[in-house]
Amino acid sequence: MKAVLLLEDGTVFHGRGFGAESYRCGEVVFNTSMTGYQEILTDPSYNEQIITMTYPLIGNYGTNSEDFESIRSYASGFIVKEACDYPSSWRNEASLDEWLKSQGIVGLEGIDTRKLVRHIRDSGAMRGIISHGETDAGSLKEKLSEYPGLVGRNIVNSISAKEPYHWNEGTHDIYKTGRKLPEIEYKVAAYDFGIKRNILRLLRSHGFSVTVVPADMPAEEVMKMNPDGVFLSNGPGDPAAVNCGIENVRKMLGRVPMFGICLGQQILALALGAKSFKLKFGHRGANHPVKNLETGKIEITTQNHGFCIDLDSIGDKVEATHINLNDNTLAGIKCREYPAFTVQYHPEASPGPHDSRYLFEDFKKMIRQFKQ
Ligand SMILES: NC(=O)CC[C@H](N)C(=O)O
Repeated sequence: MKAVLLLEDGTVFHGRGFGAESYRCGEVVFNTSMTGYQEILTDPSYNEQIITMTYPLIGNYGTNSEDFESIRSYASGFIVKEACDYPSSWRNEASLDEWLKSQGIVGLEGIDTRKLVRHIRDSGAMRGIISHGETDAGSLKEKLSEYPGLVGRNIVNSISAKEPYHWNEGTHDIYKTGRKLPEIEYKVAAYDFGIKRNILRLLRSHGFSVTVVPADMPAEEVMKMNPDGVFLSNGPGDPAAVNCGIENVRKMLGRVPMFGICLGQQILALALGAKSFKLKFGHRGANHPVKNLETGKIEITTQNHGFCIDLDSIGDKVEATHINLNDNTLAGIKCREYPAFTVQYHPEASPGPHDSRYLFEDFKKMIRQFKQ
């Protein structure tokens, strides 16, 4: 059946529909990963975003019930050049098309994805509507005009855990070797702003006992749990709109070691008085180079963000520890006065390289030092 993508500037892409027969509005973004589509689709940071994959063939190893980064997909749509109908993998349980249907996500294939990506790169990120079934431009335009976009809106609280819960799984053991989890060394409370499961798996696999807490849990309640460290998660939307998260982090500065990823970095920096801004078209993929300014080493990283912290707005409260080599934006910071550090990229990968996993060890070292 026909499907269409209509952008807010009036550009239209006609193609074939797959996945759910429906329509949804969102911000149109692109991801340069060659694989890992199921993890990307279930990363809650893509809430209200229509994801375009730059790699031309997607779906070739199917989907399964293990590679979920959260309970379900929060994406608004999925666009590929060609969706593979005959997946081949011993782990495959459902084709991409079947899986998208089960998740209620609209797919669009057979469009010139290079043209779309170049358009977004030139003109900047924009709102769009993806529709599988109805393709009448007039009615889609009207629906899109009602969509407010991401800026200034908190879209974290609606997808965060409602109650605290305990997490006790380590990283994937896909060959079922019965690998043992390490002994618990420290207890962390992990704020769920839209947390990816591989962060939880890696925390547990590094010897942390993990309690996930709702995005709006007051700082005092978290401190009462007496954690050895607090983790600030990734998450969707405009960081400047996550007011209670920013407020809570401000209250915990200096009282407990903190480590944050992506939205977690933005929230920490905002709590310190910095300013965030929207990138022209964001960074999304599993092949983005970052320089560690402390060691001089280059890490190939997974990224997924549309906002960034303005380095000049932080003053001397923090030190820049990492820099993005594609556009020299801020990729990591460390507080000078408090035990807290964050990165703008994704050391948990899933999908992506493992170059930056040392940051989970660094979190442990920071806690150890704080206790001495
Ligand atoms: N992955 C994330 O945590 C994304 C953070 C934020 N929503 C951004 O787009 O910049």
